[in-house]
Amino acid sequence: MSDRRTLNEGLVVASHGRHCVVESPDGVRRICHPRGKKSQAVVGDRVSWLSATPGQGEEGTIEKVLPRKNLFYRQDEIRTKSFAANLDQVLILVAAEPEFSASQLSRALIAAEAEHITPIIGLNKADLVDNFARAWGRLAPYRHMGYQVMPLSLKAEGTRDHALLLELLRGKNTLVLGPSGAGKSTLINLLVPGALAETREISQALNSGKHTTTSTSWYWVDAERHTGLIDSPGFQEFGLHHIDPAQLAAYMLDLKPHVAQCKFYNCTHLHEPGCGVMVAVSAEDRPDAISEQRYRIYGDLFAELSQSRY
Ligand SMILES: Nc1nc2c(ncn2[C@@H]2O[C@H](COP(=O)(O)OP(=O)(O)OP(=O)(O)O)[C@@H](O)[C@H]2O)c(=O)[nH]1
Ligand SMILES: [Zn+2]
Repeated sequence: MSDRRTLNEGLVVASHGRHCVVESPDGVRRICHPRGKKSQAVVGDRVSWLSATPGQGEEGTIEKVLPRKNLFYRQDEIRTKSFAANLDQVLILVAAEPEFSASQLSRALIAAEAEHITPIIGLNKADLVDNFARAWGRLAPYRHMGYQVMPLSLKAEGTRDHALLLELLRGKNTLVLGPSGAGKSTLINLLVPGALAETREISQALNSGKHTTTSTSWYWVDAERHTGLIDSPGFQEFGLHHIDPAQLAAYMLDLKPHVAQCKFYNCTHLHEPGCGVMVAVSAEDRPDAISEQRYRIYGDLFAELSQSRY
C-alpha cells in the first residue's frame, strides 16, 4: 500500500517539551511530534508536517523546519535553552514596581540586537507616580540610545493603552518578555481576553498529573490572524552564551558608535590605551556619553561570556 499522506505547512503555536502544537492555515491546531533532531521546532517556526498514520489519532509528525528569519535565544534554567523564531519585535515589559533589573533589561536587548529583532520597552504602572518617575529616569540611557520606551497603565480604565498597543503590534509577530509582576498577564488578557486561562487548561491536559511548567505560547490578537503575540516565561536567567564577547559592544547601542574610535581593532574596551569607549564613559559634557552602569554591565557580561568559552 502506498503512503498517500501529503505534506502540509503549519505554524508552531506552542511547545510542550517533546511535542508541539501546529496550526494549519485553516486555523486547525494539532499535536505534532518531531521526527528527529533536525525537526526540533520552536514557537514561531513554520514547519512541514505529515498527518498521522492510522492509529495515532489526530496527531502528526514534523518533517522539516522551514528556514528561519531569526531565532531568539535565552536560557530558562541552567542548560535549558528556549526560544521563539521568526519574530518582528520584542516587547520588553517592566514596571514602576517591582524595580526592574538594568542588567536583565540589557541582556534582553542584546539578545534582540544579535538577531536583528526590534526591541520596544514598555514601562507599566504609570499610576504609581513616584516609582514610575524613578523608573522612567532609570530608563533614560535606553531612550538616549534610540529605543522606544512606552509609558503604560495597563490596569487603568479606558482604551488608550489598548489602542496604542494594537497600533504597535498590528501585522507583526511580537514576543512579550518581562520580569514577574510587571504586568505581562494583564497585557495579554487586555489584548486577547481569555487566552491565558485556555492555555493553562490545555497545558494541564497535555501534561496530565505532571508538574506543569509554563511554556511559550502564541496568541492571535485579531480574527484574521495577522497579528501574533508570543508569551514566554523565564526572564530571570537570561543566558547569552551564544554571543561572542568580541561582538558584545556592537550589540549595546550606546557603546557601538564609540568602537570605531578605538586605537586597536581588537580592543576589549576594558584597559587598552586609546579606547574610544572608555573615554565616553561618564563624559557628562557629551551627548553620546555612556553611563557608568551600562559600562559596568558591559564589563560583567564580557567576563561572563569570555569565561563560558573555555
Ligand atoms: N498599579 C498598577 N498595577 C498593575 C498595572 N498593571 C498590572 N498591575 C498589577 O500588577 C500585578 C502583576 O501583574 P501580572 O499581569 O500578574 O504580572 P505578570 O508580569 O504576568 O507577573 P507573573 O504572573 O508573576 O509573571 C497584578 O497585581 C496586576 O493587577 C498597572 O497599570 N498599575
Ligand atoms: Zn575600545
